[in-house]
Amino acid sequence: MRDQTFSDEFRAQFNLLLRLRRDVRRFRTDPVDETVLARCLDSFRLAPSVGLSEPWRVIRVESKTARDAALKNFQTANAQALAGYSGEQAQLYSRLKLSGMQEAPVQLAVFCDDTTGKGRGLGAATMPEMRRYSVVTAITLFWLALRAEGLGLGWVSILDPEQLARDLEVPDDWRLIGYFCLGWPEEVSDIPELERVGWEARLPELPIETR
Ligand SMILES: Cc1cc2c(cc1C)N(C[C@H](O)[C@H](O)[C@H](O)COP(=O)(O)O)c1[nH]c(=O)[nH]c(=O)c1N2
Repeated sequence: MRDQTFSDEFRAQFNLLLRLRRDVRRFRTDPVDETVLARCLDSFRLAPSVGLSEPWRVIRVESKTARDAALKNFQTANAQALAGYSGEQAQLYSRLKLSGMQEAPVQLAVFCDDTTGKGRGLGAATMPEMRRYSVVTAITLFWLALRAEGLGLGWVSILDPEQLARDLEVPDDWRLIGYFCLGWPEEVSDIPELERVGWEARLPELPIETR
């Protein structure tokens, strides 16, 4: 018997949510209501985590000093990344917008506490990276929760993670998982921006192998 908790209509809506979740780099500057943000952040508490370790650590990046440091970090890393391409690829790369850090009203740096005692090591003894994967699962839920509210999230990884950890003065055992820009998206699309600008395309179907 099928679980009746969710309706066909909900399933259709959920599918639409998955299709319309985008990585957003173009934000409007109007503020995000704190109640809505808090509701979305609750998805961290609902996320799966290895051994129930809940290793996510969230820093809200608000001060001008902290934001300037993060932006400078991105600009330096992005210039280095550009230098790694040549010819047409370099030209295309230089035109990409790869962060909304100059506009996004809310910005979060999310870390993993690699040494948390919570969860008592269950599931992470042979694969300690599971703690970091747990943080990624929470971010995925957060991404969907934001989108369901009409908000967008942009993941920024073009950064020197150690420099950012120093600038934000976080404990030594925290590893950066990502820097996140949040806000109201300028546009809605079912096609990734990198696909629209010709950088890369989604595969038409999931390749699955059988053993
Ligand atoms: C771990 C990780 C890290 C990054 C990203 C994603 C993920 C999962 N993405 C976004 C990425 O480009 C995007 O997800 C794909 O292009 C697919 O687009 P949609 O997310 O479907 O819109 C991303 N985008 C960007 O402009 N700058 C960045 O630094 C990053 N970093």
